[in-house]
Amino acid sequence: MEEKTTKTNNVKKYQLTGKRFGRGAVDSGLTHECGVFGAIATEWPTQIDIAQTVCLGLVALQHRGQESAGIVTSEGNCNKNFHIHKGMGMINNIFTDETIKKLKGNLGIGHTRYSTSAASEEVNCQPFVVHTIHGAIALAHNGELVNCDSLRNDVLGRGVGLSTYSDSELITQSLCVNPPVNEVNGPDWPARIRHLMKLTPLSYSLVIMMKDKIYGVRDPFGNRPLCLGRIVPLESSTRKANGLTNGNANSQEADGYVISSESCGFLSIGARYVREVLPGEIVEISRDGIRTVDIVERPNGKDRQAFCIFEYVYFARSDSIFEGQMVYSVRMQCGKQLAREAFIEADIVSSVPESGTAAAHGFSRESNIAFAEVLCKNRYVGRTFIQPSTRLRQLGVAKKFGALSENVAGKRLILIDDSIVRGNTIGPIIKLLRDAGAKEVHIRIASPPLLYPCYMGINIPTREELIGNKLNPEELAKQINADSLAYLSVDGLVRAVRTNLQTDNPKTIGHCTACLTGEYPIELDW
Ligand SMILES: O=P(O)(O)OC[C@H]1O[C@H](OP(=O)(O)OP(=O)(O)O)[C@H](O)[C@@H]1O
Ligand SMILES: NC(=O)CC[C@H](N)C(=O)O
Ligand code: SF4
Ligand SMILES: [Mg+2]
Repeated sequence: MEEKTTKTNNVKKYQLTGKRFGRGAVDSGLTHECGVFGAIATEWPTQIDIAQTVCLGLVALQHRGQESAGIVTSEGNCNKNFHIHKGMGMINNIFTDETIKKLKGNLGIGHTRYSTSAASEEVNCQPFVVHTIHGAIALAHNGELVNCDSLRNDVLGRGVGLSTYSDSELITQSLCVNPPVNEVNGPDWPARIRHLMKLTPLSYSLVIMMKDKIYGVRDPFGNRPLCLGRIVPLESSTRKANGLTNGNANSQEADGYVISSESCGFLSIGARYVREVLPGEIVEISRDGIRTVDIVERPNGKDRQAFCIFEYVYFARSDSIFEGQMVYSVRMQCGKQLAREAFIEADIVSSVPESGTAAAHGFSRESNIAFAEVLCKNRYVGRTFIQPSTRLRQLGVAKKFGALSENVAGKRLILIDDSIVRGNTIGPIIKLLRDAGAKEVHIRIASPPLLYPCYMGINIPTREELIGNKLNPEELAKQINADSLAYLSVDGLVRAVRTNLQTDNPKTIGHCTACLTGEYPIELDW
């Protein structure tokens, strides 16, 4: 596809990227995104093991990407002293005690990847590191650039060679070759970041490490999450645990600061949640603290943010906090809303573990039908699985789940899952439950049907592969042998997400629902 950015009636349209080089073969579900993490100590040399902290931070983000990972650290004094370790696979297999020991530093960033714009290969592992005349930079990215190809042509047109098809390498190089207006080639990195954000509005959450500081950047729509934390001094966290201090939540005491895609890992590394990075915000995190450098506006006068609603539905870990609310609580609200929209008489409410469970509890509370577990999940089988034949694929679900037959036999049950994508998971589960003696199985889905592709970092199958485009709820129920099937409405999902949302400016509240409605956050040229 020929890439260009067009302007009609002063509205800039972004020509979509035609080819995608990543995206492995997956048979069920949505494939995820990436996790970014950064940490910096306040006292140098630090007693905090920065590499270990980043590694634990990444382990907490493992659900966001399982293909490869990397950590880059800096001792803070010398540009040449970046220590790098990257590899393919899961974090615990890539980082051993020995590799962690070599990653000396007072600050560091890390990445765990699910590929979107370039193949799942070692060369595309992040963070990317480049050395410039203004020092080294390391960059980790969650998201996908909607106008990747036009930006690529721009960078290549300046005589810069790119070594991969990764949009994250492209961001890194684009920062290096695009000095801000009125500056020939200076070291003003915030101005370069601002400039990049004007060139590309979606989608990225970035952590960018320089010799002695880290920049956190969230795209102007806030499409992907990013938040900040404070590493609590060991003494006060121990004293608090022992009840010796009231642990003043407003205390600014910090042994360091962290930045992360999600807050779920903060407590386990001795950090406390501070706040989200705002849409369009550039934050500078140094040993002196966290400082807002700038907030870049959304293009074309758009007043609404476009935070990915599927972070709430499925991607994020339930103990993470977005927009002032815990993901688990939002999932419960979705279940409650679903009970209001699609109640049916039954003996028990249950869930497809793990991500359907919070919604099932919400459904149970709202409907006054008792919750009971009916499926036991094999924890050694991953979120998605690839099998070479249809028979093995179908058995894949059986491999992943077992039926708790004593809870199921003779019962009319309502089974909640968070989403249906290709429709491969739910049918075999119903068969499993019927084989275990279920009398009736009513499927309730805590999100609307997926109908459109995502261009912002999530691997949603093509329109033809999405079961929601092929079968209506009645037809799907018949195909999977359910007694009934109903989805949560788009309005119901949005209402559930916004029930307890906290904001200083209600006028800017907004969520991307493009894969459900076809309404993308910006004007796209197809
Ligand atoms: O309609 P399908 O294409 O089969 O996909 C839908 C399923 O995929 C996801 O689960 P997944 O197994 O990926 O992860 P989970 O164990 O975290 O729920 C999602 O929670 C649904 O259960
Ligand atoms: N899932 C993501 O956020 C991927 C980041 C980047 N587009 C890559 O492919 O590496
Ligand atoms: S299209 Fe769907 S998955 Fe993609 S960012 Fe929007 S809500 Fe999220
Ligand atoms: Mg699931």
